Amino acid sequence: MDLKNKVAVVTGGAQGLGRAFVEVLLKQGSNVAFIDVNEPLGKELKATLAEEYGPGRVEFYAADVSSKEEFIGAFKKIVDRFGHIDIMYNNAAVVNENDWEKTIAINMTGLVRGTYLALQYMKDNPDGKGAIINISSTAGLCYVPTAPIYTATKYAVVGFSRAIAAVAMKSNLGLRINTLCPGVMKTNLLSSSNIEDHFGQFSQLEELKEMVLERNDFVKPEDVAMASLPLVIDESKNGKILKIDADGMEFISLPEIPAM
Ligand SMILES: NC(=O)C1=CN([C@@H]2O[C@H](COP(=O)(O)OP(=O)(O)OC[C@H]3O[C@@H](n4cnc5c(N)ncnc54)[C@H](O)[C@@H]3O)[C@@H](O)[C@H]2O)C=CC1
Ligand SMILES: CCCCC/C=C\C=C\C(=O)C/C=C\C/C=C\CCCC(=O)O
Repeated sequence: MDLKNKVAVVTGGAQGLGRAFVEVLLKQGSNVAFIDVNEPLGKELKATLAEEYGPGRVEFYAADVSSKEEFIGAFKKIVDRFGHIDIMYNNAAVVNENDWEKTIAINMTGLVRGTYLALQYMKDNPDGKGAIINISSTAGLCYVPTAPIYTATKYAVVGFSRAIAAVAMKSNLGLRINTLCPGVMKTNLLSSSNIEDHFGQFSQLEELKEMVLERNDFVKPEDVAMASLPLVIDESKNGKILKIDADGMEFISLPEIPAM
């Protein structure tokens, strides 16, 4: 898929990795609609990017992906504005072990809804194409010892994305779903969250976070965003899991059901 003049949607696009996706897609010639619950930051970024890339190429929509009404409403506005959707990055997530139901609602339910909404609109695309990138983490292949719920949601992203990719292929939908598993990045998610909210009943293990920070084996959001592009462009890629961390990039193989 050529990225020029395509329409891309990014959730959690106001900062961190989401912002890097927004910027890399704009640089490649796509038009981008980003959704975020942080309205002031979203508006500020939209103004900055509209100045750099042109006012018609980027839009911001304030919405909480854990709210069915808000997420559907944002999608409708995006399709009204751009006509259709070619690319979807389901990126918004939080680490909150205290309010763990909210973590599941954002990281899992929000990602499932984002995937289903994108499929619903993409299946009517005249070129019959569409690419969805679901953001998991190396925590969705290993684990974050202090964050079992966050870890569970990131495993869920891997399993859901593999299964839905198989369904899309078997239904000859022409739509592709791949998973990206980044390693640790120095973003708001890692650095600035309230420690008790972040780790809930495991907050006494704060030193583990310090150990991760001291290891200094971070990957940059811009590099992760660049690395994600082949999953969109290369039409042979469906149901893949791409890990990118400080050691480099690797497609991960997980067991398959033999008869499938
Ligand atoms: N930072 C890290 O070390 C890693 C992050 N990831 C994943 O990368 C993705 C992005 O994370 P970061 O950029 O690090 O986080 P971040 O905290 O810097 O940015 C996340 C963005 O999502 C938005 N957001 C949060 N809840 C939302 C909701 N309910 N509705 C709409 N927007 C919402 C936030 O306002 C924020 O702008 C997440 O899926 C995360 O799990 C994966 C591996 C490592
Ligand atoms: C141990 C606490 C680290 C802080 C975790 C907070 C957010 C992490 C978000 C991620 O998606 C992290 C990605 C990868 C795993 C992080 C740490 C693993 C630590 C164990 C190890 O060394 O492998």
